[in-house]
Amino acid sequence: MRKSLYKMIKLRKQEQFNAVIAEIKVHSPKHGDLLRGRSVLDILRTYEKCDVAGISYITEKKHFRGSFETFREICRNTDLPVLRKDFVTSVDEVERTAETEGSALLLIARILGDRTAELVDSCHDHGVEALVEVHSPYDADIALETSARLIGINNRDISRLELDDGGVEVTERIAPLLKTPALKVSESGISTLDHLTRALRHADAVLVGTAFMLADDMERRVREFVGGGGHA
Ligand SMILES: O=C(O)c1ccccc1NCC(=O)[C@H](O)[C@H](O)COP(=O)(O)O
Repeated sequence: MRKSLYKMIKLRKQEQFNAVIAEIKVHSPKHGDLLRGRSVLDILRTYEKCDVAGISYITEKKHFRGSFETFREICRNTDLPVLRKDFVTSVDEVERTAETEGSALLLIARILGDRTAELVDSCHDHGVEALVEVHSPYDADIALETSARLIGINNRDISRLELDDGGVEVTERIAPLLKTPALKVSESGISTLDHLTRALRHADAVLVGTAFMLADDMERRVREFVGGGGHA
């Protein structure tokens, strides 16, 4: 049974955890190798221990050294919802994702434009949640025209391949335009607890990769971001 990222974000919030989607990020254009001798499953197990709401993995090969097979392996090895991030432009890629146990698929409004709604509907027809990603007011208008229940706000300009600075100013600017019951996810460039606090003033969840992958003590850092939860 495919796990729902939407439901896990809601559940984590009800439990008074911060809803954190933790990315297993193997490589970045800015920092290079991020695994640093660890296995993908090592990272997955650490994230699982920290009560994250879900897992993100980039399958894009050229800039992020991702692989679809690794995505499939992650999905097979966790009960958490897994989001596939890539530059998806076709129904074929939706179908390919649906054949795995992956839960959600990134659809980038800036790339898809007026085809965004069509691919969102295709995701839903195949039992996959769509996370429509925006970076501008124009993108936000596109996202609002779709049936997506998850909208990601990318704090970085993806065309700059992470050479822009981090921070959450884009979330602070764009989130108020998204007048919708869809859940909002602040993505990218979140590296401090101040970024986290500011992002969660406007979003329901955050998506974090680099800050966790580069942490000296990953488990400690992830737990700081997830927070104490409602448990004693
Ligand atoms: O965000 C995108 O649109 C995207 C699409 C395809 C490959 C990579 C993409 N962006 C990079 C990421 O997804 C980030 O790794 C992720 O948002 C985490 O960001 P950070 O915490 O700054 O590593």
